[in-house]
Amino acid sequence: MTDRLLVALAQIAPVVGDVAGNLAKARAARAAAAERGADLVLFCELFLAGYPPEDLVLKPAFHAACMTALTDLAADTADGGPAVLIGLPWRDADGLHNTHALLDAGKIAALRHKVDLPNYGPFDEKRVFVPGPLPGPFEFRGVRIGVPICEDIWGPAPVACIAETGGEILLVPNASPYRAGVLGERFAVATARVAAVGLPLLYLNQLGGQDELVFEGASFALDADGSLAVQLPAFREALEVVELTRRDGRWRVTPGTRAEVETGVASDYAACVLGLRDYVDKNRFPGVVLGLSGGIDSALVAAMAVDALGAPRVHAVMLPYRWTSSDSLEDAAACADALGIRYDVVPIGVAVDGFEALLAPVFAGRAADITEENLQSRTRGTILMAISNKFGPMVLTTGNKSEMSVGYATLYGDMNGGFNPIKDLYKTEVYAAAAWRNANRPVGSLGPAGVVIPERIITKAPSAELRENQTDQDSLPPYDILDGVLERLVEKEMAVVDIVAEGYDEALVRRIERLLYVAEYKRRQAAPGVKITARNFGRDRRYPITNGFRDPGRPVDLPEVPVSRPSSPVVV
Ligand SMILES: Nc1ncnc2c1ncn2[C@@H]1O[C@H](COP(=O)(O)OP(=O)(O)OC[C@H]2O[C@@H]([n+]3cccc(C(=O)O)c3)[C@H](O)[C@@H]2O)[C@@H](O)[C@H]1O
Ligand SMILES: Nc1ncnc2c1ncn2[C@@H]1O[C@H](COP(=O)(O)OP(=O)(O)OP(=O)(O)O)[C@@H](O)[C@H]1O
Ligand SMILES: NC(=O)CC[C@H](N)C(=O)O
Repeated sequence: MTDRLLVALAQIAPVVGDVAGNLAKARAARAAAAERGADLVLFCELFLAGYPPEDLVLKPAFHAACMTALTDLAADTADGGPAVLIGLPWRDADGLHNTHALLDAGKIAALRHKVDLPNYGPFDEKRVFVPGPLPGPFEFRGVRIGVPICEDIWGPAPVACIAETGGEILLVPNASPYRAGVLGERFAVATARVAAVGLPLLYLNQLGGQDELVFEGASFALDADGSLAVQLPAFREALEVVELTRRDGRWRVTPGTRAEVETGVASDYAACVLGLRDYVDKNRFPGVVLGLSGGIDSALVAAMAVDALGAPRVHAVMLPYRWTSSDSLEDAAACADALGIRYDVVPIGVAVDGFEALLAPVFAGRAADITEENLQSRTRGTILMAISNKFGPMVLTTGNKSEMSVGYATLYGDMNGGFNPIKDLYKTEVYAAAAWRNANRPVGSLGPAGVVIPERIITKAPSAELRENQTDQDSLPPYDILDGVLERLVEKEMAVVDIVAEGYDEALVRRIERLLYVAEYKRRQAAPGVKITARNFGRDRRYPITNGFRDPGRPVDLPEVPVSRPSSPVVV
């Protein structure tokens, strides 16, 4: 029996589906942990598969690959080095489990299945996994270790069961995606569990972007008294060996590293950058290309792309038409210059005028309208896709959440593209992020310090420049008002009557509600983008496209529902 245990928290990034690559990363982390004398290395939830593996886990060949990797890794542990606690899908007579396996002395020494399968927000675990029984601890080198898996600590039962059955230490593997404010939520649930059972808790989170999700790491260790003993960084890989010692029969965590973790705008910005970098790199693109208009959205996206990938992998193209102002041309060039990226100017007049000439006989007798505006946007989209096809970079889209909410974007035009780092940032948050980036160079950034988004881009009135003297506010309310209403409709699902009671104009709220519902078809065809809020367009907010509902806009009393009751008791 030992009185000292060194547990390595391997906050590293798996790639969903790349079982061989994940196995190689696990081996490298174990070797590094061995050098630092660790007894045990903890990997995050479903590490060998990557999280979330979605329906991949239902594929027998994929499951077999995970099992082979597990047995190979188990064989490694015969070398007398650290044991391994690692996640994978595991099939037994009940079905497929979300499992963590203890590998020690060359063998699979213990298994723990996840009990509480999350099925809300971006999670769909009940679709592919069956729950395990309430877990007890397993014994490792004379210590009884409990392994509740991620959602298992968000309710009291699994941890209570571990404590009642003699658990002494909680090791919690997670795949908890980023959303604003999540750090506080995680601390609250983890400290509540520690307060209830008085056991130390080591919380290990996944790192990296996976499609729309970003896992920011920010793993930590709580001592048995609930105090924060160790904090790993967010948005970066880390391998931290945490010391636990037994004193007076009780396990305590030795205070260690206390990394500073980004909050507020800094953490939203870092999530956008990590999500973009991993999407581009994991899908093996050489770089990205985007239309740089001289406006704030594309300037911010360009800055994020340079921070994520480095200037040589970012290509900006200014695509002016007759409505493009000289300010826009100057601002786009200045932004590209500040970021140090390749910048081309490709005037689109010949193409747009060509389309208009082609269509003139068909459109005869019709006045110019939004059709001609959309032709400009679609011409730009076509040119960017051509550059993507010719040289290989992926096209970035630049629509913010305010625009995506109300459908202020052109299908097959500025919506063309593969990924959108600012999809879940409202326009007011785009301004905040741009100002923040000009004053801060993010940790780990591959971009320059200093002002990268010229001040005039932030201060001028936003305009799509699709007709003479156009501004966004010709079609939309001021963004602070639009975002206020959207936050209430989208994030809080508030009733129109309650939004109006907070001082918003009823006709405006109804108009925004209508635009929001009607634009669902566009959002379903939009590029994926980084999830920042608890309610992104994608997995979190799933609305029908065909939708006849409109909020009546007045208080609704739930009607009395007549319930027929059996006249005499039912005997079963
Ligand atoms: N439910 C539904 N299911 C499937 N398709 C549906 C549909 N409802 C309409 N449609 C189709 O959608 C098409 C209309 O959509 P679309 O062609 O995109 O055009 P539309 O939404 O009418 O216009 C584009 C809007 O985006 C604004 N814009 C454009 C470019 C840039 C920016 C910017 O600031 O970044 C803003 C522009 O000012 C305008 O308000 C039509 O073909 C229609 O048939
Ligand atoms: N003149 C242009 N040159 C290059 N790209 C453009 C141009 N105009 C529009 N785009 C592309 O289409 C996107 C939508 O642009 P638009 O200017 O119409 O509205 P926006 O949402 O205000 O964006 P931004 O703030 O970047 O201007 C831009 O972000 C940009 O990627
Ligand atoms: N993978 C999971 O079980 C995640 C669910 C959890 N509540 C979280 O976001 O942290």
